[in-house]
Amino acid sequence: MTKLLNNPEVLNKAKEEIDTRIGIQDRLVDEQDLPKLSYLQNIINETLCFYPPAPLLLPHESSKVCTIEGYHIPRDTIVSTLWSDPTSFMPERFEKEREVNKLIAFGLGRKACPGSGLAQRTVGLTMAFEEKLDMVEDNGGIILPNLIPFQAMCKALPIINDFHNNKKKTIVNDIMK
Ligand code: HEM
Repeated sequence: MTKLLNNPEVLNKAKEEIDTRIGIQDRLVDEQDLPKLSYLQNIINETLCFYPPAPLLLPHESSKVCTIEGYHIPRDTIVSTLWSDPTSFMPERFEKEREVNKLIAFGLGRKACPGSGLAQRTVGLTMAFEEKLDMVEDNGGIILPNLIPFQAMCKALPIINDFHNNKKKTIVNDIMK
């Protein structure tokens, strides 16, 4: 969410994708829609690159002093040359074929995260819903926190309000029966 708010062009592109491919004004996004939202998936992948569950993966450090593309790298430095322009938030990088294979946020091989499918769908649905959320970043746990904790208020789409009102009506009707 921090990355989306700081990169409004990415946020707008994601909204546009949901509007054109799903037509969210009429109904809620559901799990079957997620494969159609490739840009949203790229945003999730890009976010996992920026904020990986670092303590879970083994760090790789330079074993001796070296020079990479003109930069002096001291010994014991964590170096990654996997991504081009690594400090820019660019979900578009995952549009390149096989780029997603470089993502190791869920680990690799036999010990890789068995919950990755569930996690990706849950994050995708949460982001696509645009629920009314009052969000404050929790700096506990094992994620990489922002230097300044993130706070934001998301505005719900009219369809979300209609959905809740209808749900409330159904519950009241059920109680009255
Ligand atoms: C964005 C969310 C998640 C991320 C980034 C993540 C990441 C990881 C990573 C990096 C590992 C270690 C892989 C390795 O040792 O190489 C792992 C292991 C594991 N994860 Fe996840 N995970 C997520 C969500 C979940 C969910 C939702 C579940 C369960 C429903 C889950 C269940 C597990 C289990 C059981 C292991 C241990 C696997 C083993 O040791 O054999 N994870 N996860």
